[in-house]
Amino acid sequence: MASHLPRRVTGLVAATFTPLTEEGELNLSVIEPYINYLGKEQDVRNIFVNGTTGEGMSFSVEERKSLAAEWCLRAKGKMDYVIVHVGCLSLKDSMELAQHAGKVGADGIAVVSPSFFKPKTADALRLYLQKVASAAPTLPFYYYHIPTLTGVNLLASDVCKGIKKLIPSFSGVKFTGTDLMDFGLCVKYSQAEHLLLYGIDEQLLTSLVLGANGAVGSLYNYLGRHYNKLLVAFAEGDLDSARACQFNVQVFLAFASQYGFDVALNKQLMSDLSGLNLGPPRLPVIPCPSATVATIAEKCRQIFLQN
Ligand SMILES: CC(=O)N[C@@H]([C@@H](O)[C@H](O)[C@H](O)CO)[C@@H](O)CC(=O)C(=O)O
Repeated sequence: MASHLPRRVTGLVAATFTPLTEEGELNLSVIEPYINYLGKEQDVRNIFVNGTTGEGMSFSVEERKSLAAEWCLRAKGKMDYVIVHVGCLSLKDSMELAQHAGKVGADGIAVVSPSFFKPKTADALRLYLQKVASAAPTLPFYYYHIPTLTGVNLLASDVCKGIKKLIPSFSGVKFTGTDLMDFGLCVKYSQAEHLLLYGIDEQLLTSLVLGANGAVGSLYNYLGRHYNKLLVAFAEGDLDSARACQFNVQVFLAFASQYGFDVALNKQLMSDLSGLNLGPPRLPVIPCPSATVATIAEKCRQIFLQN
């Protein structure tokens, strides 16, 4: 039987922001220029949509479908890989979104654990993930581990145990956690069968040492070129340069954190730095004062335009 291996995503994956109008409605017209910006200005060719950065959980199923369809349509021929996040509190909603993602041409889907009624065991979470994956059985499936936001503190390495038998389309983990022992075990047990995409941008270098295959994050929206230098330096064994790149991000985030760096500030920063009008965040997230955004954007330019 001819084997049909799905394409693999590697390198940087921008976790996209969701463009909104000033009234808080979807602004789909920004998606095409956004994709052009990522490719041309940041040299980033993979996207992760409707995730944390994209405030996916704050949108209705219909809105998420419109977003997924538009991102996939506009990404055609311009992006190498589109992962659509389809996690919801309702299993049925997630299944509907998974099926829809397949229809509109996503390259993969990712799912967070439900976070109101939480799975108590890795078994329970695996069964949940299996159900969602079964709605789009041919689409590469990624488990999205983000314990600080879901409050689900199951080890990703436990969730991944035996998962391929349950979910034949299982392709990897998007690991947004600081437990590097858990991350290391995910890498070890995957035996290079599935991918480990790391999600804490300020610690990317550490994850590369442990074997990360790629990175999904918000900072790759506006610091893609900088992070590409880090990836190249690491691949060439130039650890001094790779560290210098990572330290610059840490200095920048330490500065931004004093002002309460969150998805609102991050989104507004992206608008300032890219010239795209991404609009406000959706409630309950509150916009950040524009003077604060300008201060942080200025710091960002100072650090990264000089290095
Ligand atoms: C909690 C959170 O938003 N984490 C971001 C990071 O990119 C984060 O913004 C960055 O590391 C700065 O702290 C990503 O992991 C989230 C992400 O990939 C997503 O949008 O789903």
